[in-house]
Amino acid sequence: MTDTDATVVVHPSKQALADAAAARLVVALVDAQNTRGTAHVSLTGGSMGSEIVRSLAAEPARSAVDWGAVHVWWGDERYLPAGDADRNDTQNDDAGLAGLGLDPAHVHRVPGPDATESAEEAADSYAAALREHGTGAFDVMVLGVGPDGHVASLFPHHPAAATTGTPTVAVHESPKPPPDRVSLTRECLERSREVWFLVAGSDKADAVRRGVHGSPFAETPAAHVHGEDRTLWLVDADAASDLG
Ligand SMILES: O=C1O[C@H](COP(=O)(O)O)[C@@H](O)[C@H](O)[C@H]1O
Repeated sequence: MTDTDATVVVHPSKQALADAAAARLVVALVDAQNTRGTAHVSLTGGSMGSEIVRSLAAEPARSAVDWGAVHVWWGDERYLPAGDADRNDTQNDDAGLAGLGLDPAHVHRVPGPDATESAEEAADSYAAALREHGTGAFDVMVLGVGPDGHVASLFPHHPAAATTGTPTVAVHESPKPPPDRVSLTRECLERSREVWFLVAGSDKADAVRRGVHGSPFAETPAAHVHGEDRTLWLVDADAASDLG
């Protein structure tokens, strides 16, 4: 059993999923700005992370958002130098983030080894940036899920995944390269009004089943991250194929 109800929305294809999630994000950002003046969204890396940004950059309704008043964060980052092609933010930039009209001062990147001595220092620096903005006023937390059930850089059976009492954690010996990373902790991921898991592909079907129907935290961290108001699993038909 999951400890909080989640809603599953199945889309016919990966492209349909990315397009629908981008349209959903536009509405969420407009609603947040209408209520609070600003909007905070946390993006993700991996296979779907750039797909939603690519769809967002092509979404006609994007002009309804005041992009200068949107704050962008990342749920995790690979500890690599700024501009490295394997960084999540670089991949999002290349997918069209840079063309949305964001204020660069509102794009909160995790520093890499070109700016810090260690992943620990990068995690502390990112935590300080989060604290400046109230740590946990995310309107939408966009997350991918690995085939192993990892979310952000919280990997199954990895000691860093269980970190509490701090918004960020340095991750070493990640089972997925690169080995050094910085992640939001579970408690910080959950300081989000809405958590959206974006998952496509049959290789993720088992992880989606465990995430939606329940699995111990140590085995499937993604099953234990929930939004304060809503948790959505936005998946394609292949990723939904084990849901029954
Ligand atoms: O390494 C990462 O992996 C996950 C999932 O990526 P995927 O390619 O299996 O979809 C991603 O959400 C995370 O941000 C990233 O650092």
